[in-house]
Amino acid sequence: MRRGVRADPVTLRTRALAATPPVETADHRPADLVDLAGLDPTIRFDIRYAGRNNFMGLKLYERPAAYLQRPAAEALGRVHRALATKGYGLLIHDAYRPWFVTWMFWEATPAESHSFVADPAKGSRHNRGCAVDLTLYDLKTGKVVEMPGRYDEMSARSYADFVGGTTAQRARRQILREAMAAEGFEVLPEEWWHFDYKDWRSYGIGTRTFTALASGR
Ligand SMILES: C[C@@H](N)C(=O)N[C@H](C)C(=O)O
Ligand SMILES: [Zn+2]
Repeated sequence: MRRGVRADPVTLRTRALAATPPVETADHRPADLVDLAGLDPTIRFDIRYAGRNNFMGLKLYERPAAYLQRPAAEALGRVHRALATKGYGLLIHDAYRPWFVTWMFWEATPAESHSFVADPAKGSRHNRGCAVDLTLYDLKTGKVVEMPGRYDEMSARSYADFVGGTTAQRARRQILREAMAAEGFEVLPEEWWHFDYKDWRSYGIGTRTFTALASGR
């Protein structure tokens, strides 16, 4: 969904970058973020937050990249290979997300839609490199499949158990959900496209930008 924030984007970003992530006391594994582009050449990407075609209407990432912690990335590769036997491939919209972007989402989203964005006071599982937003494409046609709702649509159509839509749309949503669950990814009840990897508690909230990740910082 393309919308656009009401706040001034430059001010919003400046405030987000100046904000402080929550302090965490638990011990975490060191981050080991893997670029998903290297996983399998047939995984496709449409990284919406690296352009303006997203619910904020803003370019939030410096480059169209997707990273996950290594065990989650390897599990996602297995999901993709399993789906190929059913005629589908994965198309990824988002994975690791720096914390300041979660702060911007929360600030710009009206309170009545806050169930569709993570509270920065807790951090998103995307910030931990353990959540992925994705859908399916048809291996024969190359086309992205229709699901019961659109990516980042803030409505009941996004609910993982929404009973509307067509039988074929619900069946494809179920194929995605089952393939992901088989490798340790749990669907978010509010969003059919969002999956949390089982070990997300083992990783801390990340603040690294995509520029820093590219240069190994
Ligand atoms: C904003 C949406 N794509 C998303 O990822 N929502 C969840 C709740 C999150 O922000 O972690
Ligand atoms: Zn998500």
